Amino acid sequence: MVEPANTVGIPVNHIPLLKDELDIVIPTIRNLDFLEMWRPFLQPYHLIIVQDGDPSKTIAVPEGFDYELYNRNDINRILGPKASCISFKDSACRCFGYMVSKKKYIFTIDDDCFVAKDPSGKAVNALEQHIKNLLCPSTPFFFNTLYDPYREGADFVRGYPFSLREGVSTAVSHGLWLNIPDYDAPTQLVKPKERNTRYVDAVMTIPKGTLFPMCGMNLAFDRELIGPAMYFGLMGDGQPIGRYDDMWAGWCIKVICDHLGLGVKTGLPYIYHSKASNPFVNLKKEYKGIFWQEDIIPFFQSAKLTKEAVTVQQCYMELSKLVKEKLSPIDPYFDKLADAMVTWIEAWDELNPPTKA
Ligand SMILES: O=c1ccn([C@@H]2O[C@H](COP(=O)(O)OP(=O)(O)O[C@H]3O[C@@H](CO)[C@H](O)[C@H]3O)[C@@H](O)[C@H]2O)c(=O)[nH]1
Ligand SMILES: [Mn+2]
Repeated sequence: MVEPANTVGIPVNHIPLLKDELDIVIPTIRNLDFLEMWRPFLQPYHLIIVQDGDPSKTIAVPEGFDYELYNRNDINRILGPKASCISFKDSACRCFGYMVSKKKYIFTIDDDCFVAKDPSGKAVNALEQHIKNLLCPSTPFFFNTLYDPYREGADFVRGYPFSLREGVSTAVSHGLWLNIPDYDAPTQLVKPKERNTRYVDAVMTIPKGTLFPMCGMNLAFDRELIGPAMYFGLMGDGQPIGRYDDMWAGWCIKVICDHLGLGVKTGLPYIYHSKASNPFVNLKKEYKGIFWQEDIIPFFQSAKLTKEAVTVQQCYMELSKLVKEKLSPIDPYFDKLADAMVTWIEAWDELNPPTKA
């Protein structure tokens, strides 16, 4: 049985790494009491709260947190017609927070994710671990069997090419979850009582050429390296699919990171995921995705970007063209999604004009 950590009495972090270079993005439909538990680790940082659902509802934020909050009216006001690319009534709306941020790094977390305990019983400062992951190089070109070679007490093993030991910049840090694992609806239905109690003390680079199922509930990334590709797609209200927001983004960013020679890591940190969403509701959202992904995955596995694509935006626009060409025959949804990918980049560039050299 795993339990969340008790953070009462832990002093607020007085040396918050990257304090002025990192935003925390939270998609929410409820009051953010969960932040009370995170206060020691997160209070020094700026929050971007993306309020989904009814914009007239007031979201209560605990005292002492510095935040900006955007509801649907704000998204429509800021993006105008381009707001059509931001999902409504789905956690995918969180990507609006990535777009409006002006910081180099993003940490995004769900409001039912709490502080986990490591095997020694110590409260896990998930943000600190994500920052370590992002500031350390990745090794996508050759797998180190002793996992993260840059970690205290580890190194590259015998036979690891010295020409590759410098590693590459890390774009994404994908954290995991104790208690409620991020299972799809069929698995949730078959194993309703299964809880993840296994804390694996490892961080790994996902090898080049390998896709992975990116979960958005405990995720950090370098916004300057990969931000424009972190679009969470068209999900939720009015869409034929849900709960594939983070998966879609994960497949896109991995193809682009592989193309640009950037790293993606998974493993530590863990959070404690407290609430299982309704498996029947999830099944309704997911079922087309479960069917379509048997074609989507081979598409991403074979997606080739040209050597002319040297920026994330250029890569993403090429990917959008490939989606339109190769996935639209599956369902007209992908035609709409391909267009929304273009709208997202246009909106991103509008809000984040390239700085004058
Ligand atoms: O309509 C909505 C519903 C929820 N949210 C906010 O999004 C996150 C996640 O919500 P929740 O914890 O209820 O759902 P999960 O199934 O556990 O979510 C995970 O599964 C994937 C869904 O795509 C994703 O990887 C995780 O988010 C909470 O903060 C809700 O408040 C919302 O904004 N809009
Ligand atoms: Mn959840």
